Amino acid sequence: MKQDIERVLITRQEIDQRLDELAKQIYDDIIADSPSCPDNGTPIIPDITLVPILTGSIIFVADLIRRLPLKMQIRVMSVTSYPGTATSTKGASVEAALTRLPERLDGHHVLIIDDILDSGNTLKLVKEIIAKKNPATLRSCMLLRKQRPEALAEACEYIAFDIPDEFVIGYGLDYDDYYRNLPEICTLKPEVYENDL
Ligand SMILES: O=P(O)(O)OC[C@H]1O[C@H](OP(=O)(O)OP(=O)(O)O)[C@H](O)[C@@H]1O
Ligand SMILES: Nc1nc2[nH]cnc2c(=O)[nH]1
Repeated sequence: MKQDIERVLITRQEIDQRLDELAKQIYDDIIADSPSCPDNGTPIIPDITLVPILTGSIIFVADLIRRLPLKMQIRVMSVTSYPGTATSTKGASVEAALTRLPERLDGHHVLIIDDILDSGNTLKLVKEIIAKKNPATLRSCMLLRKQRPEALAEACEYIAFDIPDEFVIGYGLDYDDYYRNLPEICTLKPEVYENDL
């Protein structure tokens, strides 16, 4: 596996440090939004629902939720736009069989979690679907955002890292479903995917 890596963009240490900051920011915003108990002034935390997008978000969400000491539900969605060896979007579509969204989300504070914001198709589709379920608030949190106009144009409240417009793997991100278990975020050697283009 290591021989396929071109270079490491973000190290495990950098991810850990940034996740500490990001989780604190998310937690502080949720507390700031919460009404206070009239008796003792402590915040009354409303219903929090996290929506991780399968499969790429699995490592990120596992690390992030353990930094968020909040009562929360986790409702996964499965969306595919880069099937197999694709390195450009083929259009986002929901896999209903692997999606666990409730009928309604009235009163819930929803946070969408994904690994990368690239063309923006996935986030746009997920937001549209969740918005129809009437959540109290709807926010998004991405591990990575590519520096390209389509990604920058899609509103997203929390971004861990902005990265160059290159195909990346590791820490949940795949090429042909491989490399998700790499602990760092890396680029692939062009010869690995050149034959599939
Ligand atoms: O902004 P976009 O261009 O829509 O790209 C972002 C999406 O692409 C990847 O999903 P993919 O379809 O590869 O599925 P996976 O998570 O199962 O790898 C990634 O996990 C994001 O969900
Ligand atoms: N693995 C991977 N999936 C993506 N989906 C959208 N962009 C990317 C990317 O750069 N790498």
